[in-house]
Amino acid sequence: MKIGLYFGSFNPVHTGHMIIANYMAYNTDLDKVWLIVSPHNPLKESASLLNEHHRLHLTEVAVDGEPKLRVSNIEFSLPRPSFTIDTLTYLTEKFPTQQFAVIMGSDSFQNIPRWKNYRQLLDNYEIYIYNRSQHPVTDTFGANCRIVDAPLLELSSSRIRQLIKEGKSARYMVPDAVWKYIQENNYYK
Ligand SMILES: Nc1ncnc2c1ncn2[C@@H]1O[C@H](COP(=O)(O)OP(=O)(O)OP(=O)(O)O)[C@@H](O)[C@H]1O
Ligand SMILES: O=C(O)c1ccc[n+]([C@@H]2O[C@H](COP(=O)([O-])O)[C@@H](O)[C@H]2O)c1
Repeated sequence: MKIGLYFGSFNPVHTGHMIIANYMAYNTDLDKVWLIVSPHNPLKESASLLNEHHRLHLTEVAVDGEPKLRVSNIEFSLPRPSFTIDTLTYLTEKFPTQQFAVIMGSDSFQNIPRWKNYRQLLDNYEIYIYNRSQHPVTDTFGANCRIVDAPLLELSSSRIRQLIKEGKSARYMVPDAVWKYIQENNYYK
């Protein structure tokens, strides 16, 4: 089975993420997509992060009932910050019969030379890149990659956090059940 891994802080997961995950699952040769909730992205500040268990739960609520999508907390038990190559190495050892690929936006991909052991990552794992506006893929760094033309929403978790902080509605920017859960628990206020 070929599994696409979609890494993120998911702080919170939003509809833009869900469109990508589902599109990749149904429009490529990937059999499944796992959303890997990263406790701490090495290139991001951790101050604004909602507790990782809450972020995990919100992401589980988002994929609920979708057979091709799964959420993983595998990085919760690995050293912090969460380096993607370490997670890939761990997963490959743990599930030797599965084939893992990485899903990422063209913005993240252009930053890949800043990632830990990025050569090892690109030499061993296929990358599924979706185009994000203003970030065309200008260099593939010798990666085994394919570019997928997925539908995009101009949304970000930071924008959603900001709206909630200002007391404004971010309804429809996240799946309905996620919005309900955020409100019930007063997250990001
Ligand atoms: N609207 C979007 N459409 C497609 N991909 C997205 C979108 N927003 C983020 N991504 C990508 O999803 C992955 C996980 O994103 P992440 O959890 O960091 O969310 P984010 O919205 O970029 O967060 P923040 O605004 O807090 O930086 C990253 O590869 C990121 O580039
Ligand atoms: O491994 C690295 O060096 C590395 C550097 C930056 C980001 N990542 C991972 O990439 C995922 C998405 O990151 P970003 O910056 O696109 O939001 C997140 O899960 C991070 O842990 C990984």
